[in-house]
Amino acid sequence: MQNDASSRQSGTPRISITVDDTRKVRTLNVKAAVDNLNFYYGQHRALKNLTIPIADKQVTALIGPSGCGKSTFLRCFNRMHDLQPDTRYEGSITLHPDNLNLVGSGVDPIEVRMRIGMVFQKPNPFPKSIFENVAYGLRLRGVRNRATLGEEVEKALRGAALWDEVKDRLQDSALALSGGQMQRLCIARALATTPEILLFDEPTSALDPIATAKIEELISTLRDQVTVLIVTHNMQQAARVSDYTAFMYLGELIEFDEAAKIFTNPSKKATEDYITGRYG
Ligand SMILES: Nc1ncnc2c1ncn2[C@@H]1O[C@H](COP(=O)(O)OP(=O)(O)OP(=O)(O)O)[C@@H](O)[C@H]1O
Repeated sequence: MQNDASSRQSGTPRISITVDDTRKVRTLNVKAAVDNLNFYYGQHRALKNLTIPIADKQVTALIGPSGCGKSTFLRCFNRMHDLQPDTRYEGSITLHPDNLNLVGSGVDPIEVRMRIGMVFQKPNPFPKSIFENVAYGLRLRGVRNRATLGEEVEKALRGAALWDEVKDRLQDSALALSGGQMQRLCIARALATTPEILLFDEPTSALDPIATAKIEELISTLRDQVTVLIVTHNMQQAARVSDYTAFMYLGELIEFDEAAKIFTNPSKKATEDYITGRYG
């Protein structure tokens, strides 16, 4: 990969990536530019000089063997690591168009979490009603008007492809939903506050194949409204849902490219070995 000059005409920089000389240069609209990112748990350097453009309103998948740093990388975007003592970021993740360095020392992690949503491996709805789960973030932001809350909750539930299944029981406990429905509720909860980036950390690993297919379909449609970053161990899933894929190994970025290229003709042998199941 080679990052060329970026222009700031529209506020969102465009970066050209060239993978090899035989291929056309493609231009990405960059939502977040990761530049020389290092991350330390105490003395342990878990991420090493990562430089990756995260394309606006596209799905980027992070793949690589266990322990390579995928979750650590994802958690930098919403400053989850700040909850753990003795951790440290170096480098930058610049959020566009307003050039905010998400890992900058002067940046409030709470503000970052307002702008970058996250969906975890295991669905974790609050022990509240379906409605209140989705309304939660809106209330935190000061939305009090009942009609507005109702409209926004419906919009988020529709956006998460859950509305038709729950519209007649919005006051029921979220804990009574199936695992797949709970996960879509968590996606609705994240969408309600219109995040700029939505992070998914192995969102289907606790789900059955039917629920998994629904979430994958949903992630594919989400790119119309939000930039998506997903960690997955499932190569078929990464190939199905992502536009761009980054392969990591031992905290380093080995290869980044369009998903179609990574899964059909990767440039690095290590990538090929991993996606064909030869290790990991
Ligand atoms: N909370 C933590 N404290 C200290 N070290 C950690 C912590 N979380 C992860 N690590 C270490 O950082 C490295 C990267 O771990 P990480 O969980 O990011 O990898 P991963 O690629 O997401 O793995 P997996 O696919 O198994 O979830 C590993 O060496 C791991 O032991």
